[in-house]
Amino acid sequence: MEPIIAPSILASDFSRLAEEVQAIEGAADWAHVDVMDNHFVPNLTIGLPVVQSLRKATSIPFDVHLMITDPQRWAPAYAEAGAYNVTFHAEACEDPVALAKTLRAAGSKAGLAIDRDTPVEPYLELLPYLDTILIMTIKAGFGGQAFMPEMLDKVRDVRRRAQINDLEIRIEVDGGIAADTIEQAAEAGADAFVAGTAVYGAADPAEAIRNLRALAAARMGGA
Ligand SMILES: O=C(CO)[C@@H](O)[C@H](O)COP(=O)(O)O
Repeated sequence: MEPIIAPSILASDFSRLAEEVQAIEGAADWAHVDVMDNHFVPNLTIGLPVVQSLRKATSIPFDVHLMITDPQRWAPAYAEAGAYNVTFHAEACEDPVALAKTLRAAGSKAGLAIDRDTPVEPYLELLPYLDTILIMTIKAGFGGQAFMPEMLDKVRDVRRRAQINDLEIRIEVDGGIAADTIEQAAEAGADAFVAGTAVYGAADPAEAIRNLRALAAARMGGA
């Protein structure tokens, strides 16, 4: 499996959002879109109208990460807006399987996010219903935080279960992913990598993406 590199537009210049997303087209696999509601997390970013507008400005697949309460109410609209993958938080959702089915019926992939303080074990049995599982390697809410290597045990647990049950699922890591952390995440079993600061804070975002991809690819499969 090839690595997926998904730059988080949270670290981009919001006054030039369309150009910032277009700048990673061709180099990145997905654009990671962080939706925060100042309720599930103490930060407020962008919502559905922005995603709908942005969808018209680029062809890159959108990897929408909903850090919101009540994802049952809002998530399907992101799928209908053309998101490739819609990820909602385990901590915010009463029936993840039902929402995953709804998202797939609405035309997107379905992802489940596990925040820093949430164990992954109770969710391993849900893997067959998911296309992606996003393991937070920080506490959700803000970019630019330090990577937490202790979160990689969750990645190892998911990778093990996916291998045992022969499941096709992308294991995504998010938070502090950069040239000095991506290799350990790849070795643990991650195969999709969200990087905000490391891409948009770089002088050449496309080159930063190529570097991250090469580092991850060299270590994937080593779990
Ligand atoms: O979901 C989040 C923050 O909650 C992330 O997507 C961050 O945006 C990643 O930023 P960096 O840690 O890569 O700067």
